[in-house]
Formats: sequence, structure tokens, C-alpha cells
Amino acid sequence: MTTIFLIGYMGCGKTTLGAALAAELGVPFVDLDDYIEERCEAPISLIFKQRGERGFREIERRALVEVAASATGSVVACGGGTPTWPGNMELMNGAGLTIWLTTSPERIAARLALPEQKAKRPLIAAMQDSEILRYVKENQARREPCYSQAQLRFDSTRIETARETVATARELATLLRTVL
Ligand SMILES: Nc1ncnc2c1ncn2[C@@H]1O[C@H](COP(=O)(O)OP(=O)(O)O)[C@@H](O)[C@H]1O
Ligand SMILES: O=C(O)C1=C[C@@H](OP(=O)(O)O)[C@@H](O)[C@H](O)C1
Ligand SMILES: [Mg+2]
Repeated sequence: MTTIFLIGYMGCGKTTLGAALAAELGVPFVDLDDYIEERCEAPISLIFKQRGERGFREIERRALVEVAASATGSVVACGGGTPTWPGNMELMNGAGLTIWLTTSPERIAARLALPEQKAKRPLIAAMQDSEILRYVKENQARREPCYSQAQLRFDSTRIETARETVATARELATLLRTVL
């Protein structure tokens, strides 16, 4: 099977749906943030603190190149900002199938405002909950030209529970089996 790259904004469900989709398809799952944390032996928040966003993006680019070459046939959940670095969308579109997972900004903001979600995402960690929705809307709009280079788009706004995630992964797997 071709490698599947899930892209989309922070909190849209790439990691959650990606793991369920890989299980459904019976293929390995790679989360790019987890891969980076293992490689660097440091959490994403510390990498941002020590090297800044630019330093993180350079590490993320190298990780993506490695994963695209080594994890063929896997489902890969990217970080929300992976598509913004020059060449990353071209790399993924050339190496497999890219799927843009979309979810409403309101739902994303509600998920990201949860303390444990906020704490692991340095771009929003210091924000008041009331600032998050505006930031999500503005930042998502800025990133849209990158996300829209995906080959497929899948709206997961209606998924609200873990059980629905599994059902959706099944639906998506069925769809993918017909196109791959
Ligand atoms: N379909 C869903 N229904 C309810 N909550 C979800 C769903 N998908 C994700 N979440 C919640 O939102 C949080 C962020 O999801 P995650 O998969 O980490 O998103 P991403 O990898 O795109 O940032 C998760 O911790 C999870 O609890
Ligand atoms: O959107 C972003 O710039 C980021 C998204 C995060 O991944 P998730 O989209 O899985 O939260 C993580 O890579 C990092 O905090 C930066
Ligand atoms: Mg994730």
C-alpha cells in the first residue's frame, strides 16, 4: 500500500484518527511528533524552547525525509505545521497520498484549551483560553494554501467520540481501498 500522510491543523485529530486508520488497514502507524521526540530524546515543548520554531521545523523536515523513505506503506500523522515548510508538501505528494483532515475551528479550540493538550503544544501553551479561537482561525487561514495542496480532503467535524473515530477510520479505510 502507498504511504498515507495525514495533515491538518493542530487538534484536528491526525494522531487519533491516524492510529485508528492504521489499525483498520493493518499497516504500521508513525506519528511524526513522537518520532522527533524519540530521535531528540526531548519533548516538542523543550525543542521549541531550546531551538525556537525555526529550529524545530528543520528537525521536522529531516524527520519527514527519513520517515518518507523508511516507513513506506505506513499511515503517517504529521504535525500541524509540517506542510508549511518549503518542499514538505511536494515531498509527501511525491511519496504517497496526502489527506487534509479538517475540523471546525470551534471544535479545535475547545480541544486545545484542555490543559493537557495546551501544555504539549508550545504555540498556544501561554495563551488565555479566550485567545485560542481567534489564533486558530487566523493561523489556519494563513496555512490554508499549504494544506490545500493535499490530494484528498476529509472533514471530521462530526466525529465526537472515540467510538465514532473507529467508525470513521473504517469508513475512510474502505474509501482508500477503492482508490489505492
Ligand atoms: N474524533 C475525536 N473525537 C473527540 N475527541 C477527539 C477526536 N479526535 C481527537 N480528539 C481529541 O483531541 C485531542 C487532539 O487530537 P490529536 O489526535 O492529538 O490531534 P492532532 O494530532 O491533529 O493534533 C486528542 O487528545 C483527543 O482527545
Ligand atoms: O501546528 C503546529 O505548528 C504544531 C503542531 C503540533 O502537532 P499536532 O498538530 O499533532 O498538534 C506539533 O508538531 C508542534 O506543537 C507544532
Ligand atoms: Mg498529533
